[in-house]
Formats: sequence, C-alpha cells, structure tokens
Amino acid sequence: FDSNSINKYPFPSEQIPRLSVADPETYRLIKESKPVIITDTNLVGSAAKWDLNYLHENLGKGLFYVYTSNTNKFKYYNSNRAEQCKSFVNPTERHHVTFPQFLQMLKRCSCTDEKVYLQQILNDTVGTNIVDDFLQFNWDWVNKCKAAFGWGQLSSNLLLIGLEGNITPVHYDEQENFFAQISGYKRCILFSPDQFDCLYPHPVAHPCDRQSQVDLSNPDYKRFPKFRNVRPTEAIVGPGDVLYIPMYWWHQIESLLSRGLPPVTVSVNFWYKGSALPDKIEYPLTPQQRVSVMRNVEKMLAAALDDPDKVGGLLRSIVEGRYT
Ligand SMILES: CCC[C@@H](CC(=O)O)C(=O)C(=O)O
Ligand SMILES: [Zn+2]
Repeated sequence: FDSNSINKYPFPSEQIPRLSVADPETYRLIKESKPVIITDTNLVGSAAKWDLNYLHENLGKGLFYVYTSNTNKFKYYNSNRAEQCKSFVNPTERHHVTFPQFLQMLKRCSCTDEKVYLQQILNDTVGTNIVDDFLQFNWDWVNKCKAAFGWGQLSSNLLLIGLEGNITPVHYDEQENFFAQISGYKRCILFSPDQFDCLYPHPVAHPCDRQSQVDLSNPDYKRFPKFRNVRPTEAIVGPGDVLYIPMYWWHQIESLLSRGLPPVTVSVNFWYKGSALPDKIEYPLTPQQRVSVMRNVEKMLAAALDDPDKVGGLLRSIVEGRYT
C-alpha cells in the first residue's frame, strides 16, 4: 500500500496486536473481547485467487448489492427506516446489479469521482468454483473458535469489494466479527465500547442507528466535544490477515491506495451472533452491557411514547436538575 495515502486524524493511536494463530496470547485477547490481528489462519486461503477476472468468471449470474457514493464515505443506513424518515438524505445509493454491471460501474469511477462498493452476502447463487473455495475456508479453525468462545451461529459472510480510498465510517455492530482480508490493504481504526460517550451514535430509531455522528475527517467539536478524548487502536490488514472485531467495538475501515493495479480491495467477514447472557449478571456492568442497556431504554421509550422524537425530551426531564 502507499504509505502516504494514510489519512491524518487528530488523535494518537495505539497499535492492534498482530499475533500468530499458534500463539496462546491470541485466544486470551479474543476471550477478553479485545481486538487482535491473527496471522497464518489460512481462514480464506482458498479465496486468494479471488481477483476480478476469477470472480467475473465464477460468481455466477446472480445480482449483487453495490453502493455508490459521491464522497468516498459509505455510511450504512437502514433503507426501510430511511423511507419513513422524510428529512433523511441517503448518504449512498444502493443498486442491485450483475457482476458485469458492477465491473462497468468500477470502470466509470476512473473518469468520475464517484466511488463504488460491492457489499453482498455470499449465498447459494454463486458458481460452483466459488462454492468449492468457500467450502475450503478453514472452517475447522473458525468453528473451534466459535465453540471455545461460546459464540452464537454464523449469521453471514459478507463479500466486500471496494475501491481504494473507500471509507466505511465509524460504527459498531452487534455481532462478533472475524474480518478476513483477501487482497489489497485496509486501515482499521477501532475504539473500545467504553468510548460510547465520545462517539455520539445516532438515536437507535434513526436510519443510521449504530453509526457515529462524528466525521473523523472533520469533527464538529461544538456538537461533539467529548470526541477530543477518543483513544483508538489501529492496524493495517493485508492479504491473509484476519482481524477480530469484538461485538460493540467501534470501527472505521479505509481501503488504502495500492501502488499496483487493480485499485480494489477484497475482504470477507464472518459475523457471529454473540454469546448467550451469563446466568448471573456481574457488577459493575461491562461497557458492552451498558451500551445494550442504553439501546433497550431508547427502544422502550420510543415505543412507550409512540414517537422516537419525544425520547430526548423525556430523558432530559428525568436527568436535568436531578441526575446531573
Ligand atoms: C458493511 C460492512 C463493512 C465492513 C467494513 C469494510 O470492510 O468496509 C464492516 O464494517 C464490518 O465487516 O463490520
Ligand atoms: Zn462493521
């Protein structure tokens, strides 16, 4: 990757540890829900050949979700909620196209400043060669991890094909994630769940639930003063690396400029449902549990008031002059 393509952000960063699949420390970190880059897993080694030509030949005739953006940011939004919310402006456009059409869109990007990002759950419409490659993922290792950490079922594998420069802005997911990098390089900037107060997520009922309101490239310190206190940990993942993104950990993922061609990055993620609640809740609550409680309060109040826009007013009445 081209090291001077690294965006400068107004905060110092720690480095995410980079450990071997054979190192016991790797599993200690995962057990503690801490991020770690795991090398030599061969988790998606069979996908090392997934370049655009091979994918064009073998992905099949199915349709793929491809997002376009007039900026380089691909902020996720819930399209059903977006339709309900008249004032909401979609940050990206979603298209349902064939792979050849995606390749055409990619080509057009070189002469417009539009960016594209294919984000498609791997399903049974793919060709037999892709199915074979998928079956040759290192399921033995990843299933052992799932069992060892008590994770729930694998909910999906998302195929991500992005253009260099693409950014998935900072957000958290409610699933455990083994993020496998296949080609190209991605900068992964992570923030622990206890930094919730610094990252000001949209309201739970908003189309951009779980997404931070803070634009890392242009933070609005008046609206989001605590953003000054963020302490990220980051790393650059390359082909063969697997990044463990623990559930509720905030992350921003940036596709880096690569000197060579093609200017695309390819990744596959493995989203797992979280582990079951412990029989006995220990106190103090973990940061993840605190986020989950806040989410449930917002959901309950939005339902009780039958209007998400009234939640802020009621919470202020509860807090101001009483819990401050
Ligand atoms: C839609 C998912 C995008 C991905 C980040 C990226 O590779 O751009 C991510 O956020 C995740 O795997 O959780
Ligand atoms: Zn994510």
